[in-house]
Amino acid sequence: MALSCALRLMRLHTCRPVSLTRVSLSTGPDEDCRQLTGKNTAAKERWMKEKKPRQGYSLPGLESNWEERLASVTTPLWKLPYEEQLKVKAKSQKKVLQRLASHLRELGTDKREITQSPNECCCHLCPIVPSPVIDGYRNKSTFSVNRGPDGNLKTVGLYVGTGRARNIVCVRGNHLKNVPEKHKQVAQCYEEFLQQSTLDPCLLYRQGGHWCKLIVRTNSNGHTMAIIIFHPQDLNQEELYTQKTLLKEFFTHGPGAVCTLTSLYFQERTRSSHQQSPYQLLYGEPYMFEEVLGLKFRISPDAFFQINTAGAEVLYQTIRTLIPVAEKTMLLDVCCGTGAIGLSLACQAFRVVGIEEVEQAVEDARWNAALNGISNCEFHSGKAEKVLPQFLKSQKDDQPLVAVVNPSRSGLHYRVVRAIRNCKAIRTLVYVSCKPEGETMRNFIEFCCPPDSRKKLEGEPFTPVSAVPVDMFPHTIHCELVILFTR
Ligand SMILES: C[S@@+](CC[C@H](N)C(=O)[O-])C[C@H]1O[C@@H](n2cnc3c(N)ncnc32)[C@H](O)[C@@H]1O
Repeated sequence: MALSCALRLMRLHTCRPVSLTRVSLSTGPDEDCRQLTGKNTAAKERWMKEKKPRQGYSLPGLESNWEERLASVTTPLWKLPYEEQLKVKAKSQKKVLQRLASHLRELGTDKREITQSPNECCCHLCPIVPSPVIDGYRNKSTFSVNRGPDGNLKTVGLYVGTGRARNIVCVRGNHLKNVPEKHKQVAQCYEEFLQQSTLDPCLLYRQGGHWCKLIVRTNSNGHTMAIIIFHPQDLNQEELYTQKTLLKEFFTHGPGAVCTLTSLYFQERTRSSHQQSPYQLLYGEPYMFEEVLGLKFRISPDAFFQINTAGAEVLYQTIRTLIPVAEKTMLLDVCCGTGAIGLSLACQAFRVVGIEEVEQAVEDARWNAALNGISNCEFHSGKAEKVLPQFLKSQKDDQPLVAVVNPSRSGLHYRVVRAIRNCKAIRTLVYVSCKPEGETMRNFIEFCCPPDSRKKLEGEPFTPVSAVPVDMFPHTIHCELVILFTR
């Protein structure tokens, strides 16, 4: 049915021009949207089976509709002028602070008159700080390989739909405003490589196939690192070697050479973490280098770095302005990545202690301290929930401490919250979050609630003092929120 429909449309298209609107009304990109965004999973699956176009047939208007859908999933604000985007984000950050105020009122910890009204925020909300770069700001993009809108199983792009609903379509990201041209070029070349490859893509690990994700990282000098994630399945070492050689050949002397990659990595992903599946350098420089606030940073392929480099400068400056300067202050940088926050604040602290679970990132952080001639920073590797309580136990109570925490979206482990809360020397806490809901909101509440011996939250509660939203992700709904708490 889908095929005959496609052929009918193709015939129409070749006889006389067909407007995209007409096509979308008759075959249904709009209808597709309605069906796929509905709650009926069975209907969605049926739709996927019936309407999935066969490989080689491309419906006029279909591609652009999928692109539109991808843009609305990944960059839902892309049609708004940037000023309007900022208003949307400022409003949503205000809601976060209103919600926190409401929780604090319920807990009876907020005694100030100002937060007695339901629309008041828990603290002063500063104007949102815009990103210095609005388009193509990402320094890292992750592309998947899966069935495209035209049925091509080796499409390199981003997902529309979900694995759970089994309605994934992989759409090329060439139109996405936040992705730089270089990343798009590498994705396009990788797709060309896959078309030539005799091996299948890996759509689901258990179903076999090999070619999986592509990660592209770039720096401000235009250096480009590509990381190919590959499932070996049951290939032997010789066969693996052949694939790595083909890949290297393609990107050094073949059509992929146009990407002028600075480095090419390959990961045989049998398990999820880097420790178990190391990144293998196929050629080029092992690290990326970046400069932020006049400091140089070495970045390993699997180390975190803020995805908007110019935005990171603004973020770190914001944190710097919130932190009281005192010569004797020791600064804790919890979830420090390559050490960027701690190193950028080292000049205003007596000592900086960073904690990070990714070993390579910790090595980078140590290296970065030396690279920048900074000698008052130390970095500890391990999970913060394990390392921080032990470290704080070893400290004297009269040493003033400032903690900056910048965890992943899932927030801080409760042991980290408890350790900070129960350490009397920590009077200032800066929480940096790109997802200040869910677990992060729970963290805020646990920092500010009255002492609770049942939860072992015994120290004096913190109070939010001021908050600054920093837009690091134009066109998306996300935003970093920096909150200063004191007690
Ligand atoms: C949002 S990034 C922030 C990195 C750094 N502050 C920066 O600005 O570049 C979060 C970091 O927390 C690390 N992380 C996640 N869970 C952790 C844990 N339980 N213990 C220590 N580090 C963790 C991640 O590896 C990542 O480097």
